[in-house]
Parts: sequence; structure tokens; C-alpha cells
Amino acid sequence: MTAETSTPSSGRTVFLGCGSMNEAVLAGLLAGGTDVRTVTATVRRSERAEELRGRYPGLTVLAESEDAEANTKAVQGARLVVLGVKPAGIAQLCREVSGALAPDTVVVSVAAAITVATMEAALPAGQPLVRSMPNTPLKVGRGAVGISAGTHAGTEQLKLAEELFSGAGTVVVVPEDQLDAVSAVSGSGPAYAFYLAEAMANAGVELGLEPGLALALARQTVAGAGAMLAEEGADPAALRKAVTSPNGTTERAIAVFDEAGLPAVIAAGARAAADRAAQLSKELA
Ligand SMILES: NC(=O)C1=CN([C@@H]2O[C@H](COP(=O)(O)OP(=O)(O)OC[C@H]3O[C@@H](n4cnc5c(N)ncnc54)[C@H](O)[C@@H]3O)[C@@H](O)[C@H]2O)C=CC1
Ligand SMILES: O=C(O)[C@@H]1CCC=N1
Repeated sequence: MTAETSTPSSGRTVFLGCGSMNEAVLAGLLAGGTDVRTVTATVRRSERAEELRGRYPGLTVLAESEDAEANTKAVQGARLVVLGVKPAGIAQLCREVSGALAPDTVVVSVAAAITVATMEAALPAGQPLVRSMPNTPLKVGRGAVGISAGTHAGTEQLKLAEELFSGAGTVVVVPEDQLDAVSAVSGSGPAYAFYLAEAMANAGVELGLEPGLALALARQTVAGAGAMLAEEGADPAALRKAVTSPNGTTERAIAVFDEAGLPAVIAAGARAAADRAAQLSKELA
């Protein structure tokens, strides 16, 4: 596959809404070799359009502030349309572009909580749809993505969605009722890792390190541990044990984490994330 002909479309790929998540998908797609000239993004404001044009030379960016019909114009002739606005805006966006979608355009949603049923009710009858739950490390080639086919998406459409993400990460196909769990583990998960890095940096300051130094050490440590976890067959428990000398310093720290119930706290946080997704699904149905 050459840069000029590469996936996921022999037509255009269009990102409707290009904030944190869709920009990460876009960056992963381009890093995978897709020709930027086959990609369009829409945004609300001109300033954001300028920012994206500067960061991805050759990218077509349409801003709603300059053209109220940016979204409907963008999807014309698209092979793949990636919905990347906040969950509360997804159904309205589906209705907005419905009249401009070709019957074989594959719609992919990256939104948390918005069900296939809700989107299909707002799209033309029979529109191929794939619901996904990606994460922002797609931006650096380390994404984890769950995807699930809509009623009218078959093998070919799922493959297109896999190609959209696979250049920059791991893609798993799951039943739709598991996507809230995927969201709680890997969709939100980067925030948990960043939270850990923040807490480690703060701990370093409490122990007397200068804040900039504490942050540099925490960043490098979480990034380094992440790189080790990314190696083929890596086992987090085995990696942890390799750092933990019997009667040593790490053992004391882990004992305090265990006594404080940290694993149960993390499980409760993930449960709360999944419950929030289920609640949002109902509110926004
Ligand atoms: N941020 C994350 O780590 C993840 C986000 N998601 C999902 O991605 C979606 C977007 O979230 P973020 O990127 O975090 O939000 P964001 O606020 O960074 O991005 C949304 C973008 O869409 C633009 N937008 C809103 N309405 C628009 C319209 N009608 N036309 C064109 N552009 C429009 C906004 O100006 C904004 O730039 C959400 O549905 C979220 O559930 C999924 C997985 C992870
Ligand atoms: O916080 C959120 O709702 C989105 C979905 C997963 C990560 N960010």
C-alpha cells in the first residue's frame, strides 16, 4: 500500500467535529500513511480551523462559523464519516447530515454512550454504522479501540473502521453491550494514568523535590513503564514484581496501597465511569 492509495477509503474520510478525540484519530490515520488530501475535518470556529491547517498541511478544514453548511458539504462523496462531537450533539449531527450521506457511506461514531439504536434512528434507513470507543493515545500510535457493528454494517464496513484505527493502535471487535466497559477501561484509562503521574509528582514535592524535577521524574517514569507494558507479551504483575525487592522500598509502598484498598478504589472508579455511560445512553436516547 502506498501513501497515495492508502486506506481507509478510496474516497474521502471526513471528521465531523475535530477536538481531542477526533484529532487523535486523524493523526493516527495520517501517521498510518493515508494521504492528507483525501481527508476533511469540520470544526466550529475559524481559529481551530487555522490551527488544524497549520498542524496538518494539505488537510481540508471547513468551519461552521464561516459556512453554516460545513458539515453537510463535507460529507458529500465521503466513503467514511467519523462523528466526533460530544455525546449530546451526536443525534442532532446525524439528522443534520442525513440528507447528504450516500447510502454506502460508512458512519463511525467515537462518542461514549450514544447507542447504535439512537444513531440509526437519526440516520437514513439502512445506513452502515460502526460504533467505536477509541482513546487519545492513538495520536502517538498507542491507541486501544473497541468497535461494534451497527445493524447495517457487515464485514466490509467493520474492516473499514478497523483500518481507520489500526494504523495507530490495537482494535478489538466487541458486542455493543461491552462498549461501556471498554470506555471505563481504555477510553477513560489514559486519564487514570495521567492522574497517577500527577499524584507521583505531588508526592515527590512533598518529599522535598523541586516541582519541575518531580514532574520530570514522574512523567518519564509513567512513560517508561508504559513503553515496557507495550512490549509483546508484557505482564503488568510480573513487571511490578521485578521492581519489588523482598524487604525493600517498593514493597513498603505497595503494602500501603493495598492496605488503603487502591485496587478496589480503581475498580469503583471504572464502575462509576461505566454507570455514567449507561445513564447518558438513556438520557440521550
Ligand atoms: N477525549 C477522549 O479521550 C475521548 C472522547 N471520546 C468521545 O469523543 C467525542 C468528542 O470528545 P472530545 O474530543 O473530548 O471533545 P472536544 O470538545 O475536544 O471535541 C469536540 C469538537 O467538536 C466540535 N463541534 C461541536 N459541534 C460541532 C458541529 N456541529 N460541527 C462541527 N464541529 C463541532 C467542537 O467545537 C469541538 O472542537 C465525545 O463524544 C466523547 O465521548 C471517546 C473516547 C475518548
Ligand atoms: O470522559 C468522557 O466522557 C470521554 C469518554 C471516554 C473518555 N472521555
